This record gives sequence, structure tokens and C-alpha cells, in this order.
Amino acid sequence: MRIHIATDHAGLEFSTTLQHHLAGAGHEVIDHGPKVYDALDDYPSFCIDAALAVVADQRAGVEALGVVFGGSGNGEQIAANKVRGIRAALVWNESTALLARQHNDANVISIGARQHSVEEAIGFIDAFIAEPFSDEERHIRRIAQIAEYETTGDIEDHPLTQG
Ligand SMILES: O=C[C@H](O)[C@H](O)[C@H](O)COP(=O)(O)O
Repeated sequence: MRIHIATDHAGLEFSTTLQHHLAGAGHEVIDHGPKVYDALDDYPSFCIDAALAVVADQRAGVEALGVVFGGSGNGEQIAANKVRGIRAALVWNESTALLARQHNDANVISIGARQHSVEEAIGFIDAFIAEPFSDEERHIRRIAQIAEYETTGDIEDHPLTQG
């Protein structure tokens, strides 16, 4: 699996540990920055670059996911979700990591590096990467509705459906 990583100053130390961990697990890790510590750096460009790379890889048929993190993970998730085709999930425990894949087919995980120990966060990321999408019809339908809005700027009224 190719894993695109981005953070900001709040997650830089964690990023180094995480990259070693993922590479050791056999993943191809691509670091979208930052490369050096700057307490005044801004997360959007790093996270958007990583998200664009995930979408480009997936469109080309390459198995790829993204990992973004900062102090809270909130801004990083917001930035990644601005990229068309990205479904970035803010994850804070193992259950949300698994559900992000099972229900949402999330292709980016966002984590608050100031909210967890490195070991805890690595556990969430490993769980996220290993978990497949459920492929269940109701989840496919809901993801398609989000994509419909993303593509057309419009969303039909979808009547309540069983499932
Ligand atoms: O949502 C944004 C992230 O949590 C940032 O990592 C955070 O806002 C950075 O905070 P500061 O600039 O105070 O270190």
C-alpha cells in the first residue's frame, strides 16, 4: 500500500516515528511535509498535497491511502476534504478507525497528534489501513450521494430508504 502523509509542526515528531513504522510494515511512504520544524507553518498545503496524491493514485489504480495529522486533526481533516474524491475521517479510537473504512470507505485518516500517544495513534492508523470497506449497499448509496453533491453541486431529495 502507498501511504501519503502530511502534518504540520504539531505532528512533525510523530510523523518521523509513524513513517518508520509504516515503512517497516512494508508500505511505501510518501511524505508531503513539512520537512523541518517551523512553529508558524500552516497545515493546509501539506494536507491538500497529500490528498491530491491519494486521489491521483486511486484514479490510476494504485492502492493508496492518506494519513494527515496536526494538533487536533480537525483542520487537517477539513483541508483534505476540500479535495474532490477525498473522504477524510477524523479518528479518535479504534472503533472510529474501523468504521471509517467499513461504512465510509474513507481514503484519508486524520488524527490529533496532541490528543493521543504515538503508540495509540499508530494503532488507529494500522487498524484503518488493514480494514476493508464493507461494500454494503446502504453505505455505497450514501457515499454516492456525497459524490453526487461533490460533482454536481446539487443533491436530490433522497426519500427515506430501508437499509
Ligand atoms: O486544526 C488544526 C491543527 O490542530 C493545528 O495543528 C493547530 O491548530 C496548530 O496550533 P498552533 O499553531 O497553536 O501550534
